[in-house]
Amino acid sequence: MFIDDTIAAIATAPGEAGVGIIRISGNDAIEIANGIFKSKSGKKLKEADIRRLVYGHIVDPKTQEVIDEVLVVYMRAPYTYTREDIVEVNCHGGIIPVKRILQLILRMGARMAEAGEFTKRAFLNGRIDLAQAEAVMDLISAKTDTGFGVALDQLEGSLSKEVEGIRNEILQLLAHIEVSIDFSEEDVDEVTLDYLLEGSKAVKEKMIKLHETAETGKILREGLNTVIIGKPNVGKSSLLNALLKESRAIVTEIPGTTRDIIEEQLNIKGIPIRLVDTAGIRDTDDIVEKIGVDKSKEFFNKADLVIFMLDSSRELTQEDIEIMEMIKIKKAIVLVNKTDLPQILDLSKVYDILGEKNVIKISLMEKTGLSELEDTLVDMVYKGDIKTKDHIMVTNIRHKNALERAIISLEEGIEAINKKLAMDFIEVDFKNTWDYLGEITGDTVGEDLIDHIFANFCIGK
Ligand SMILES: Nc1nc2c(c(=O)[nH]1)N(C=O)[C@@H](CNc1ccc(C(=O)N[C@@H](CCC(=O)O)C(=O)O)cc1)CN2
Ligand SMILES: Nc1nc2c(ncn2[C@@H]2O[C@H](COP(=O)(O)OP(=O)(O)OP(=O)(O)O)[C@@H](O)[C@H]2O)c(=O)[nH]1
Ligand SMILES: [K+]
Repeated sequence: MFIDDTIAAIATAPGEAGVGIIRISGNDAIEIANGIFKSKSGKKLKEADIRRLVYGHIVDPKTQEVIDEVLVVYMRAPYTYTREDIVEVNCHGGIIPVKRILQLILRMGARMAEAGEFTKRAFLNGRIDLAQAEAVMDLISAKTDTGFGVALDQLEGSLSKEVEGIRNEILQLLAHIEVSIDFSEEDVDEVTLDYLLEGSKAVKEKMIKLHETAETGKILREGLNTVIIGKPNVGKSSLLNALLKESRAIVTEIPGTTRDIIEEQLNIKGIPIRLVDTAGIRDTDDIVEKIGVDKSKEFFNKADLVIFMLDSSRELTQEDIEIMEMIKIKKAIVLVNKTDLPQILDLSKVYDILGEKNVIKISLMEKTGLSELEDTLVDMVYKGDIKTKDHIMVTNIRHKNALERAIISLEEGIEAINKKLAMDFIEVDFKNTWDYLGEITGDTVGEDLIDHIFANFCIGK
């Protein structure tokens, strides 16, 4: 793949801001920049200016009109983000200067960058691998410090190193297999088979360990989809408000959610949580019936966690029991609220149906039990596994799927060894394992998949 055109895009978020940045990358970056930039001294950007901010103005070469007062920086290939020549124009923030400067750059011969194209070039030019490139996107969309930390470690190569380590072990086993294919006419000796078996089991262990991080990883990357459910008046809105107050970083309601369903983003001890209040479901009195039908069901089904609220100052109703039957198969926390009031609720029935689930008593009025709720959430996400704090973890579903296919192939290889099948058969399974792992780092993926991955990036990245 040979890249010969020069791309440009606005790198900063649109809107009023202190500074806006337009990035140009490619062979013509410096020529294009020199066509529109007038430094104070009148000199063109040159080698001595590399990686230094140079003061001047962007001037339309046709009309000599001054577009903005700027600082520009020239970074020379290959020591740049894309490994190509890059010029960045730092203009005043706000939509007018950035747009006009970009238009001028495009008029000078640059092409508008596609979504993620700068990072795609960094990947295609070999500065980072695919998992690292994907981590760039996760950095931008991270909602909590923990999520950001995991993505940053992934950008620095934590996952890639682990995967490459595993791949190298597979490669060693493959080398052994190939040697025995070349040298033995008859049956392979037991020593070789034992060696392969032991090696494969050890490497499979590693892969399974890595795979076990995927559930937590997905939550840190995408957030824990949580639904609060309970009869009217049990205290759902009060819970939402209490958690919002506790939450360190409150992210505003995300666009695209329907008006009648309240979705809030919370940060509970570093875990990003997407909390859906079943507000929209309570148009009718019968929550169970409502959930049976519309999009609330969708929310309910895709929830990673259900928080079921009960009012302990009232008796259990048929509706509560129906809700409990529904959440039996889900990961759920039972919140028994209003413990400050005279206790009427017969909890034994709750334990009968949901005995194995976490039951937490709280009073939102008196603000008791909230920290137990938070601790329970954290425990459920980390499953007591401190190792995930090393941040060597799988956060991306694409990586998880590839890892799963790799594990299956390896298991097939192990089975083939146990059955003492011909080495050629065993070799195929190990080769597949190696290939599937390579999909994570992008070593063994096709152009279509690469295009697809970067198409989901944002413009300017
Ligand atoms: N102005 C600006 N700020 C930015 C970026 C950018 O592109 N422009 N970045 C973009 O998202 C991030 C920084 N990431 C970067 C990653 C690599 C290189 C780079 O030039 N790497 C070279 C040389 C490294 C070195 O000097 O040692 C290399 O790896 O060869 C630059 C920025 C965040 N801040
Ligand atoms: N005594 C007491 N009252 C509470 C407690 N938590 C909530 N309430 C009260 O219970 C009432 C209902 O609380 P909400 O948070 O609106 O309940 P909800 O489940 O969202 O109600 P709907 O909007 O009808 O679904 C309010 O008057 C709250 O002040 C509690 O722990 N103790
Ligand atoms: K309410």
